[in-house]
Amino acid sequence: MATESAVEVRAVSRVYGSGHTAVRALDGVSIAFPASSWTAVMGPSGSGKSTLLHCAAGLEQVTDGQVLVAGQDITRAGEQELTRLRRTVIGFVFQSFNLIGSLTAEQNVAMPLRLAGERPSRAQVRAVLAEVGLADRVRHRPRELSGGQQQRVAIARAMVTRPAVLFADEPTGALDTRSARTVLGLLRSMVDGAGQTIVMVTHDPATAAAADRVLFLSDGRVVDRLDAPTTRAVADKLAHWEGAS
Ligand SMILES: Nc1ncnc2c1ncn2[C@@H]1O[C@H](COP(=O)(O)OP(=O)(O)OP(=O)(O)O)[C@@H](O)[C@H]1O
Repeated sequence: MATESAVEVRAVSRVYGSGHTAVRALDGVSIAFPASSWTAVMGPSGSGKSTLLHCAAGLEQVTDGQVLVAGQDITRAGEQELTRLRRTVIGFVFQSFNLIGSLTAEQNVAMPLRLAGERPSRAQVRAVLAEVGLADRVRHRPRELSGGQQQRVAIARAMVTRPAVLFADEPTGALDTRSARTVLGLLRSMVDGAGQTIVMVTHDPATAAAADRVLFLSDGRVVDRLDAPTTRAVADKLAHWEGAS
């Protein structure tokens, strides 16, 4: 039986600006992200990684091509439908956390459900914070938490809606090795345990090696891929493509 793709990017191009200052950040990219898989996206600075993530997540419009999320063409979806998808099917974790400073950890985690019009119970929210190892920090505000703890709150916030697809931009970028390992373990359990799909941008070969496969971008195109990656193999490929760019 064919595995259904959680996200499919079809011949997507994204051009910024126009005329002689135009930048083709993505140049006809086609890739499918299978359900229950974890993909790392790598490549030199400016190769289009963030643009790909943003286009696949419906945060940015494509210039050409289609993006299907859970079978639905989001390039044709209206703003209302996109908002609904972002609150239900899609989750985000960014390096800068984007937590609301005046809210406690549990209030931050409850936010996506509240925005979707739900009234989550305290027990429901606390259970997710317990999953990320923060049962004893539910009432803390972001400034009272370490960087790693804040990142785990951000992950709990992304987990609370049980999104089919999680988009993560450098999710471990600001973390020490130990916190990074914890966060990668949480992401792995989302894929293996809950069947979620992760698309993650990273510059770090060890982080990419935690994924099921790695895509390499160069000049807005997918130029290579690595299945069952190891840190060493990722570092070698990266050196090759960074040298080539
Ligand atoms: N809003 C924008 N306006 C104009 N050009 C942009 C814009 N966003 C990105 N670009 C350009 O598009 C190209 C791809 O950018 P993108 O941020 O996707 O690269 P990246 O691979 O994520 O880079 P990095 O590793 O440095 O974060 C770059 O040349 C960048 O300058």
